[in-house]
Amino acid sequence: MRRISILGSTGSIGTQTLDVVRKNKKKFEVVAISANSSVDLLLQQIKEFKPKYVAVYDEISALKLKSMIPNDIKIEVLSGMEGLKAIAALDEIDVLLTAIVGMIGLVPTLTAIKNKKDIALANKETLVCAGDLVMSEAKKHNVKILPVDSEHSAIFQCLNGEQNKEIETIILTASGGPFRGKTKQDLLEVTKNQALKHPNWSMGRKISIDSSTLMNKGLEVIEAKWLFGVEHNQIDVVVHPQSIIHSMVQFVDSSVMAQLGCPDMRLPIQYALSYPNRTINDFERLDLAKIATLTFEKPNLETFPCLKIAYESLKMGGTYCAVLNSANEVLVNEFLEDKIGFYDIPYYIEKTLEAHNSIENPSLEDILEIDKWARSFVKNILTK
Ligand SMILES: NC(=O)C1=CN([C@@H]2O[C@H](COP(=O)(O)OP(=O)(O)OC[C@H]3O[C@@H](n4cnc5c(N)ncnc54)[C@H](OP(=O)(O)O)[C@@H]3O)[C@@H](O)[C@H]2O)C=CC1
Ligand SMILES: CC(=O)[C@@H](O)[C@H](O)COP(=O)(O)O
Ligand SMILES: [Mn+2]
Repeated sequence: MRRISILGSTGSIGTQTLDVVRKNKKKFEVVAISANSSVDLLLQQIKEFKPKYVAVYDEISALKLKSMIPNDIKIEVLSGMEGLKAIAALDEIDVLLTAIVGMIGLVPTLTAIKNKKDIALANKETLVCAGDLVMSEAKKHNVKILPVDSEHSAIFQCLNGEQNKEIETIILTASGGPFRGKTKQDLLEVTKNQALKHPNWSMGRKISIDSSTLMNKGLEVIEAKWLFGVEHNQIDVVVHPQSIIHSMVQFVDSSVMAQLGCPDMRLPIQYALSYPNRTINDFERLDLAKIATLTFEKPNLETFPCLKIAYESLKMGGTYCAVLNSANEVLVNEFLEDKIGFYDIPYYIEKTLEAHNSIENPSLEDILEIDKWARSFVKNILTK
């Protein structure tokens, strides 16, 4: 039995994680759940999964949830960052599944690692802003970081225990997003509703916008560097619109391994929770004859400058990736609130990176400070 705590149980990954648990009650037990403010859904999840703890980041929502829980349900309601940290460090859990969105997941993830909990990691922003720190803490505490992101789960499965030194290139596949094949001119006036329409995956709003700008792939390049210990020039991106090959690894002897499957996040979630074993399931099986054609093309960096900016940030090192991530989080939010245009996202990210004084080997405190700086820098230039 794997005992799980979930950061972000009400989101796209969180609810799919609960579906995996629902289908495998003998293998998985949910001990704690959490969200920012979705109390109605949390209450439903409490009634179905009977966790011992719930953490609600927003204090008012936590009070609201407390008042909604029937007297016959015994559960501890926690709140704020302390609540998230508490459910990440529980004695009663084996693994923390991080399905929270944004770099707010960093501190609870580090707390879990320090308490020797394995991490099933969907929250890529954590590695983008503090990959070095997170991976070295995981090594120090002998903790596994099990990728949930579909591409990284694919690479992890392709590696199957092979040493990093045997990797020549990691080939990350990208769907190309809703604007594949468009020019910059075509996208100048694009709206958030158009950007939110991902061709293959149903995901949360932030990652959907990231997929539309190809920043998601940029964040995934950085995530791959830290998870698999490779250099930036060992990671390639290829656009594969069908999202059937989830990623590939080319080894030093030119052999290429790929992992394929129908686009369904429950598979990488289940794999991370079952590792090193596999769990039988009823998920849709791949019908290659029906799919018939798998295609590949180069990403267009003129139409999608975010991917190029992410590579450059990774190459520059220091704290540039943390700044890239924080600026992107603010700008995606502004775009979702109709306050800025599609190309303002890369434009203001570049302005923020240009103004940044990078720090080598940053501590957690440095990263949190830089996050604050980047957010206020972007907000200031937007109000000018
Ligand atoms: N969706 C997908 O298919 C994939 C997602 N990922 C990654 O997984 C992560 C989650 O994505 P996704 O599930 O799509 O996102 P969603 O927006 O659907 O869900 C986000 C979850 O995080 C919670 N949350 C947000 N802010 C806070 C906070 N301050 N404190 C506590 N909880 C908070 C939300 O709670 P509330 O409901 O209250 O707002 C919600 O439960 C992201 O990092 C994303 O990049 C990676 C690969 C695929
Ligand atoms: C399902 C998943 O892992 C997402 O990160 C997905 O990869 C988004 O698709 P693209 O970024 O390739 O459009
Ligand atoms: Mn992905």
